[in-house]
Amino acid sequence: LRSSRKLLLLIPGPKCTSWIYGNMLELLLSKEYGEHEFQWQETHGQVYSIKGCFGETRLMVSDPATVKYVLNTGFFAFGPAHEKVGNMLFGHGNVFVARGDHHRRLRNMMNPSFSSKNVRALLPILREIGGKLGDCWDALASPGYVDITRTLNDAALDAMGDAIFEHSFNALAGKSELATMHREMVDLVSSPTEVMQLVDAVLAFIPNSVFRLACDLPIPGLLQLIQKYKKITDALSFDWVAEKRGNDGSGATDFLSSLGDVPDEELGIHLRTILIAGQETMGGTLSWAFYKLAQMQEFQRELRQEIQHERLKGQPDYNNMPLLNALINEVLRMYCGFPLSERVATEDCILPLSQALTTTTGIQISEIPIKKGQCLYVAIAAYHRLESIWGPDAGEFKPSRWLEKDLCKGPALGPHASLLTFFGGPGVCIGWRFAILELQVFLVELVGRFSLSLPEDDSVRPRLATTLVPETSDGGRRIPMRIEKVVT
Ligand code: HEM
Repeated sequence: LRSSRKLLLLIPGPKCTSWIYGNMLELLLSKEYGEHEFQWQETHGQVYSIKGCFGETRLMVSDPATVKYVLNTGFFAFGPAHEKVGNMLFGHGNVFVARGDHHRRLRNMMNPSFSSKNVRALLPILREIGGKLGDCWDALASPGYVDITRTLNDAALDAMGDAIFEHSFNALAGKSELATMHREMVDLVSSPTEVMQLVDAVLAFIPNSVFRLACDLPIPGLLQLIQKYKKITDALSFDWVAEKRGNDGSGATDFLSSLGDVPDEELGIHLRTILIAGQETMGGTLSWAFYKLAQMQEFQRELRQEIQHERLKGQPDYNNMPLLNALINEVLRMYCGFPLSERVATEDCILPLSQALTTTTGIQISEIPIKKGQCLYVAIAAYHRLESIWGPDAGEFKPSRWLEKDLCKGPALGPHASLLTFFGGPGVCIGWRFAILELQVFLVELVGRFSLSLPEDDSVRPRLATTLVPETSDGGRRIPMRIEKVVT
């Protein structure tokens, strides 16, 4: 067991049926996210091995001690393929891909804009967007079934525009070229296919210089769309700077002034990173919250009563609404925007385990030495289904668990409710407070105004397309729902 590579081969895991794809198709392309993965975790435990493309051994990790180590030691980063795609999409120097001192410097600049005080100050803006979203639903409300996901993605974009960039995208009003491009681009980048898995595996071996040159070629399709998107967002960031310089924009919540040291030509990179990181995850999480409410009619009625009761007192005090927050926490637990996160070791290290693991040769080990370059997945969604942490009903969607006095939950790995949804450590989601406030505001606004129900033949399932997206049985990215105005 002296060689860590040999030891990895002895760590139990699911059977591999294809040398080319390893277990990647079952992990990433299953019709319903987790179909295989959650079963693997039940069979093999909190740390097990799977095969990547071309026979590579990877680790799946949901052991809290191991996860904590991966999040906090600084020995892990995105792998070369993710790094290339991140740089292609956002631009070089983005906070997602940055590491070490560069990452720390960027976060130190950006974090204050997302502090609890500054996010609270954005409440009136979020309420206004929530109101506009409600007006859109007014127009959609009908006895038939309509897709709600598009309006929620647009509202997420408008919320970020108005609150963070002080710029109206007007996506809800259907007037945003950016929203349309965003949709096209995200659809293209995140359409999961077998070929994409191979491209991902091969990408790691393409030198950065060659990849950079290729990205500038006028290749129709995705590359051209990304180039156009970059042009639009760069132009937007220049307008933004010019506008701010005209008024002395130095307010504490002003995201631009927090980037004071960043050269103007790099601002587009941060604008794109925040927009892309914040919109898809947010639109998806909102969609799942409304979907689950439409499924749980009784809970929906109770939540509406809580909202009406709170409104009698004036503006709702969102943190004092147990059903609202129980729903949000349960959605964040069961439908986390990024259900797994890939990391690669940047140096040789030893992974701690909270529970000893038995190798295929019957030897007990309490830690796993790994080599620089070893790939692993932080299995976020699977962690949220561990019975040892969340109790015997861990696999059930059950908001009421958050109302129990003795709620089962594990160590505080992430920033909110012991969940890993927003990741943790130095790379923790920058927008987590903003995300929770937006969920609270939009849910209160819309559940107060509309009742929601699903068709009898509802076939929506969670599917991985970079983020967790809803998909119907015909492959459509939508949630058909009946929206009816509530008579008060
Ligand atoms: C419910 C909604 C959201 C979820 C589930 C979510 C989840 C996450 C996760 C899991 C990560 C870490 C990804 C990784 O390193 O593998 C992350 C990072 C990030 N998120 Fe979020 N996010 C949400 C909303 C937002 C919003 C609203 C914003 C911006 C306003 C945002 C901005 C970012 C940024 C900039 C990072 C990169 C942080 C870094 O690497 O230092 N997110 N998010």
